[in-house]
Amino acid sequence: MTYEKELEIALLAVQRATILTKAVYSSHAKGTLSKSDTSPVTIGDFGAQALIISSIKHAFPEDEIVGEEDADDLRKNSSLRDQIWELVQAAKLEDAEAEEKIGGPIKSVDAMLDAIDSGNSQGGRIGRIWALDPIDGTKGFLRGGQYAVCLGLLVDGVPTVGAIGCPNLPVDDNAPLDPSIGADADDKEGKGVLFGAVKGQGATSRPLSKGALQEGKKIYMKPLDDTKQATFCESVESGHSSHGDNAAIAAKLGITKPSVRMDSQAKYCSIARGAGDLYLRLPVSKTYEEKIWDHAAGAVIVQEAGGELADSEGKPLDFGLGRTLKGNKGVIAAPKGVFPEVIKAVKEVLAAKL
Ligand SMILES: Nc1ncnc2c1ncn2[C@@H]1O[C@H](COP(=O)(O)O)[C@@H](OP(=O)(O)O)[C@H]1O
Ligand SMILES: [Mg+2]
Ligand SMILES: [Mg+2]
Ligand SMILES: [Mg+2]
Repeated sequence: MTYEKELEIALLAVQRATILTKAVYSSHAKGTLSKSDTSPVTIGDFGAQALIISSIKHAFPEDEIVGEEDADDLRKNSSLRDQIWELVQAAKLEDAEAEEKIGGPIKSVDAMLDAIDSGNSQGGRIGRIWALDPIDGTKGFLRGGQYAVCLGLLVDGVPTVGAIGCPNLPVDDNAPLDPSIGADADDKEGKGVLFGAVKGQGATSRPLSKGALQEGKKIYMKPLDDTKQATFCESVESGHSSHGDNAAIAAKLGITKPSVRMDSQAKYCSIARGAGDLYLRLPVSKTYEEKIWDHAAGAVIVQEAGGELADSEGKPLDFGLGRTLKGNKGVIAAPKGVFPEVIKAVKEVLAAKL
């Protein structure tokens, strides 16, 4: 099958990175820095980016990578760098063959910094470009909520392969999506899911393990003929997605259930396996450009599970314009059957604000 190796490497790379993020999650010292846009980044984000880029570079040395983080701060801060180096060395897959497929351990501190900085592609319309979010939902990660390790492959600007690790989601695809899920810090037994998809080949989930990949199970969005019954997912952070606009859209669709707020692309994964139905991300700011790494992997997984995505004007998402979705505003995702109705409600709510 096409992209079989890409999917396997992406899943293994994400799986190894979650060994590191889980170690950081359960420790008290998360080594948080504030970036130039005042958003947080932790030793978990840097370490996961190093491990995943080193995996991609081993298997596909010619490919470009758009990664969220860079190593500038670490080149200046040796204590943070040493902490990350220790974590990176400790994060190994328990299955030797699997670990070998993603290149084994990173060789040196310099190689680690170089790997982090290799996520500097400017993106674009042509060729193979990976979009990497080493920890999506960093604020959730720090708060003890949901977070996700996300890796997508764009081929000529089209999301084609997606892998997402969600250490704090329940393994059971049928577990009910109650509102408390966004605040559940317990990443113990029964938690941890690895989602994967290849364009045209469907989407799967499997338990996140520390060794060889477990067998994947096909996942599907819930067939929804009546939007009144829908559960919708939105960001915890009201600065990332307008809770007011999302609520107005839900009301227009006749939805009475409260929204499920959770951080990260765990929202995409949850609707893709039918635990929730709709994803609403109405823009808060007129100038913010959504980042491709926040959506690329989730987009393939949702599409392959039977969903459709667009922005708040109903335009398809364009991943070929660089590091951001600069041609789009906000993101909406829903099962194909109700998608036109959802987009109509979104447009009506936005038009009423003008
Ligand atoms: N003003 C804004 N509007 C929309 N998204 C924003 C934003 N500011 C930051 N973000 C993005 O929102 C992501 C988290 O999404 P969510 O709210 O769905 O959990 C962040 O990813 P990181 O946590 O990887 O930095 C960040 O890239
Ligand atoms: Mg993100
Ligand atoms: Mg991130
Ligand atoms: Mg970030």
